[in-house]
Amino acid sequence: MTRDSIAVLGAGAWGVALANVAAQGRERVPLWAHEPAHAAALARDRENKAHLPGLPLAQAVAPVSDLASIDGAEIVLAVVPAQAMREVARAVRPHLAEGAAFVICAKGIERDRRRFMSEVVAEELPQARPAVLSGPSFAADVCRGLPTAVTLAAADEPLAQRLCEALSTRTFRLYRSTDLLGVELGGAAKNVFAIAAGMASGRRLGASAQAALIARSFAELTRLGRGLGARSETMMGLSGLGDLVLTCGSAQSRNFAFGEALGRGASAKDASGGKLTEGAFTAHVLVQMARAAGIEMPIAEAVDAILSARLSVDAAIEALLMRPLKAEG
Ligand SMILES: NC(=O)C1=CN([C@@H]2O[C@H](COP(=O)(O)OP(=O)(O)OC[C@H]3O[C@@H](n4cnc5c(N)ncnc54)[C@H](O)[C@@H]3O)[C@@H](O)[C@H]2O)C=CC1
Ligand SMILES: O=C(CO)COP(=O)(O)O
Repeated sequence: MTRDSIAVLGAGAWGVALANVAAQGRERVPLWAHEPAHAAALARDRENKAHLPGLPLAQAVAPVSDLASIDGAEIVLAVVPAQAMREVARAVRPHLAEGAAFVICAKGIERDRRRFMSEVVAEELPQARPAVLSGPSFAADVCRGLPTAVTLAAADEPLAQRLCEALSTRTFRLYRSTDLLGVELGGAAKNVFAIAAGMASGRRLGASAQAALIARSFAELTRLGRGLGARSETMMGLSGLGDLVLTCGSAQSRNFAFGEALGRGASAKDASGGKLTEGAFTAHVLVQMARAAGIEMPIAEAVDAILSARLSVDAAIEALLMRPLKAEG
């Protein structure tokens, strides 16, 4: 049986990890980098020295910088930063085959137009069949072949199943879902909550506070999910609770590490250390969406207020502690 052809857009840490997964059982997997120099360096070094040092590209992975290289791909994995998704989708439009699956692997919400990634893709790529891949998965773990499980959502269940089969390996397991919105919401929101968890760690608030933050973040996520029409099983699954626990509990997470640096007193400008911290772009739009839906998200609000310099970390912690006592839920 011939396997679906796969191309990957975005040659950062996650793009490389997913290209390596896709390379298993395939002869060639184009990996598109938007800068020709980056594609050339990947082809020369056979690794992404900046983001995944010491973790080689699989043999079948072919770094490219022209989008024509993805012509004819049956499955395209979109692994660029969320704020670049529209620009990339637009550029891909002439190259994407009718009916090709376009799998969103970025975790974020478009800041300027307040759109979920699936909405961006629906607007820019009418010929695509959109899907979302999200869940607890550090690129380095996946590259090392450590066991990982994520969710793959597509509105059309047979498509979701086909994508799970096309991408699963012995150590990378995919569970299917038809709740696209729920899956992308979990991935986007957990980055914001991970910043809060990192701040608590940076301020040395203790393990009890850390656990309370994760539980209350989950309450915010499920409230928003319910309000926007996501399924509760999705919130409790890999792309919701699973990714929240991973990202809020590990300094391996860039969002957590960013929050930790803020908690220790670094400025928002310096705290990321030049790394991609999707939560910093998503915090404000997430809060706007929640407000528009009449949903309270005090932890996300606090992160947004700190990032937009309306509150200090200490003032935000104080405000969270002083909230009126209420029923759990
Ligand atoms: N690193 C990880 O473990 C995971 C990352 N993700 C998500 O994957 C997405 C990408 O993250 P990473 O690969 O980790 O980031 P990264 O920082 O390692 O790489 C991002 C890549 O995007 C490229 N890029 C930047 N601006 C671009 C533009 N305008 N057009 C096209 N490409 C552009 C950069 O050159 C870089 O190669 C994010 O949304 C992230 O949340 C999801 C799961 C795991
Ligand atoms: O999405 C991730 C793990 O599931 C990666 O998290 P960070 O972007 O915070 O590193």
